[in-house]
Amino acid sequence: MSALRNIKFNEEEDGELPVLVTGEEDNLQEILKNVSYDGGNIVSDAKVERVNKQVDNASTNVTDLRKRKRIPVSIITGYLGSGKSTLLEKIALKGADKKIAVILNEFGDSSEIEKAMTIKNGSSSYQEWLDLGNGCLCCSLKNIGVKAIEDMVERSPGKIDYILLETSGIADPAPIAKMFWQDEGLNSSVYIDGIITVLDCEHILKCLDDVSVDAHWHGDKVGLKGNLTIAHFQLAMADRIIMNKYDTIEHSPAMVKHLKERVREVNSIAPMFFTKYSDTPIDNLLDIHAYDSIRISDMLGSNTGDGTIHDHRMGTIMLTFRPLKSEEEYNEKFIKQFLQPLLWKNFGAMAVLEEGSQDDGRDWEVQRTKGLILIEGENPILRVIQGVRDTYDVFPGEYDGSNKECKIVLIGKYLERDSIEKLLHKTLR
Ligand SMILES: Nc1nc2c(ncn2[C@@H]2O[C@H](COP(=O)(O)OP(=O)(O)OP(=O)(O)O)[C@@H](O)[C@H]2O)c(=O)[nH]1
Ligand SMILES: [Zn+2]
Repeated sequence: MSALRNIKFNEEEDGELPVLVTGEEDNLQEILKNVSYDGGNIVSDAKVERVNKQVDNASTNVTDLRKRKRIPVSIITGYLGSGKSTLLEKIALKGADKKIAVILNEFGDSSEIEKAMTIKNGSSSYQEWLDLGNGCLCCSLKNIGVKAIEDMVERSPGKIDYILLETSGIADPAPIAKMFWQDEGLNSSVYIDGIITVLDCEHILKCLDDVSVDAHWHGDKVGLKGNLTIAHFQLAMADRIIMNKYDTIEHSPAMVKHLKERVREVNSIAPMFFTKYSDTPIDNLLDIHAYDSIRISDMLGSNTGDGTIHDHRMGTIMLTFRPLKSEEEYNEKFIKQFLQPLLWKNFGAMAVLEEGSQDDGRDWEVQRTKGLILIEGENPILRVIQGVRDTYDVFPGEYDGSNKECKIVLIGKYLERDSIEKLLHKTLR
């Protein structure tokens, strides 16, 4: 070890210099056992030990240095409405000492609504918002995604300690993870710390059982192996599993046990944390270095070729419409004659939908709703609607005069824009 080369002999430290060994001694082995030497220098074990440590530290510093320069990315995935954004908020609030950049990759341009919801907590700890807008990062937008992330990192040298990337609820995380690893440029400035999958305890079984007979791989059309859904892929790729919405199943130990078994069928190793509103210690999630030991290619290679799973039944509809005139129009018309019939399907004025092709026997279903509803008047009111399948919540939004119209994003299966638009116009005419 070259570092030992220039070590000088020093009596206090290395002990007495043994008398010149003639080789005739009868306890020769004994003498030789107690000294170590390297290329003629005779030094004590203590010194060898110490120098080895120095050499090790020097090499870890180099790795640390390399790593220090590179920014960790946690990919947050999970099916529609599972609680990813809620988790982002919790991490941003708890990790206030970290300068966190958030990357949103939402289907349909719901990120504006997304921001309205997140900023509602006034959590200014987000340094950067980078929304990759329409479309799915795991597909054709790959290079834009890489470019946007690289620019963000370049643009704020030293200003970002951590990147959280929230994928859209119907994206397969594997190709996104691969993007970070395969792209030389990105691979130098950021590294994947781990994939965190947020699971909705209330709805996950519906997702896992909702297999589409002919979902296809993006590009070449192959039948799904083993009848998998997007939810399976999001679970399979997890390094940490957040079993969120625990409040909806905590009263049933049998359900908790059943859910654990179903999840372990798909992912038998990732640590699992039951949470309410995605609340869990930050150490469970960040700086987990899930990929330091294994090469991502081995991890991802087994999962996907170059394709990515797409469930063609899924689609996004984004409608913008005039502000509502009053509370009464909001409640009696928009909520009771548009939103509820849509989310609860067999409720209220379904006539319009039945007129159209919507009821052609296919099981259409709204799985995710996000809305920004403006009620005009003396003091305009902005309301944020958050729905997951048939449950929805309404939160107060922050009206700052920039919103001039209402916006709603619907993500789900077999949704037909015309029928839904017709229902909306009939309701608000
Ligand atoms: N009951 C209950 N509701 C929750 C919990 N966590 C989140 N929610 C609600 O579930 C809805 C969806 O939460 P989000 O954090 O927006 O989910 P998301 O995964 O970001 O949704 P997308 O990005 O659209 O896929 C919101 O109305 C949340 O308030 C929970 O633990 N229990
Ligand atoms: Zn895609």
